[in-house]
Amino acid sequence: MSEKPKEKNSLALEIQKTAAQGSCQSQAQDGKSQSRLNGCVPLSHQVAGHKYGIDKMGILQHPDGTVLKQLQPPPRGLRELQFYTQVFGEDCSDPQLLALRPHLPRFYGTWVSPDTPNDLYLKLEDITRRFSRPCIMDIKVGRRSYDPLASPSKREQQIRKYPLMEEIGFLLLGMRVYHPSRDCYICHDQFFGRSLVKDTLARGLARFFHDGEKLRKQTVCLCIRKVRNILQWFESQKQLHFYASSLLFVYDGASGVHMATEHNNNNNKHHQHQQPQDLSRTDSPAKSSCDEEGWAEGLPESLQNGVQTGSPLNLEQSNGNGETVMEEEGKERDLSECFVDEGDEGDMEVRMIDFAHIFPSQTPDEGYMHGLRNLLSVLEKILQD
Ligand SMILES: Nc1ncnc2c1ncn2[C@@H]1O[C@H](COP(=O)(O)OP(=O)(O)OP(=O)(O)O)[C@@H](O)[C@H]1O
Ligand SMILES: O=P(O)(O)O[C@@H]1[C@H](O)[C@H](O)[C@@H](OP(=O)(O)O)[C@H](OP(=O)(O)O)[C@H]1O
Repeated sequence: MSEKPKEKNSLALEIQKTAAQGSCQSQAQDGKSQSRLNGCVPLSHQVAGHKYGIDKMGILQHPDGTVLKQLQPPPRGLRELQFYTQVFGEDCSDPQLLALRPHLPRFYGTWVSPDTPNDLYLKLEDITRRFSRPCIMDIKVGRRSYDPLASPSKREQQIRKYPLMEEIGFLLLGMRVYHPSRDCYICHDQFFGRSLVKDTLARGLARFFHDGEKLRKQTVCLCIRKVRNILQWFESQKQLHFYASSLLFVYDGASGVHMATEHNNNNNKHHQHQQPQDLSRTDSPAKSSCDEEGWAEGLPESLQNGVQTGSPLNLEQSNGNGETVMEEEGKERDLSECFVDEGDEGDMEVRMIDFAHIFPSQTPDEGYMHGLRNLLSVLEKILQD
């Protein structure tokens, strides 16, 4: 059975039409589409997934600061709704599900636009909301990005996208990183993620933690700590398997930087003239995302590779010593240099999102845990390099 939407979404069409009017009309059209959407706007800081104006559906931002994720066609949307309802239900007493809550965006029920009452949305906490210059990364986790009911063609499609998924257990879907010295965001899309192989994963992911001049080591440490907490939850449960689900990583790129402007990150508290450049073009790994020459100058040599040469980050042959992150799976390194104060915990968010392919089970989710352990190895490698 095909899971593809059969009809174009009307809100998406509205925005597509708006975009087609051209930039000189954009303000008036913005006003029109915003009132049509009851003040909701397409999520400005989305780094992956279905997007309004591009796909048939996408994610919106409500004026109250929550995000609205349109229910996908059955059975995906219903699965996701059921999952959130189960975990955040008032009557939920399952200790494992209660323990899962802090790792998810808070769920505020469903939302329906008065203009399109047939379209149902999940109303969710915006994980990026409290950050001034949110650096965001989406990583799909698990050895399989298709579920047990997927058709042969869906399986094939997913495997073809990233054949290394089975071995590596995760895939970078997109990121944007704030560079204070240039007051701009560097963005990488899913094609960058797909270009990464075992030997280049650490280098590729390190970009998320680099401020253009140095590695944000403390942020890497926090990230490791939070991913470990999620792994602990998975080690404690056998009732659910997660396919094609993601981890969303967010920290503040402005942290420790004097910002002359009011803190804001989204369309709703908009001070256009004060916003940094959001260079959110989709880029192949052959190009840097900042379009001006020499943007990578501040990066250490290990991070510049693959950017300056114009070649993808496929450096599999470059490491002749045979050491790969995969060999280190399972070992928990001593991160004594990785000191994280209790008070620093809030400086970063790592949350699980995208639950369209959740399945009941009676065994541990080995595929997801394999991905988390490898991800931890890569993060630890970033710290040590
Ligand atoms: N709760 C949230 N807070 C902030 N941003 C979010 C949230 N949920 C989703 N996003 C943004 O939207 C993107 C896509 O989210 P999600 O994976 O749920 O959508 P999707 O359309 O189901 O994706 P896919 O096409 O991969 O199935 C994320 O990468 C993130 O940038
Ligand atoms: O990354 P891309 O190239 O945009 O590809 C999409 C991605 O793999 C999504 O995870 C998938 O949704 P599911 O995980 O829910 O299957 C979607 O399937 P779809 O096209 O059937 O929506 C793909 O198109």
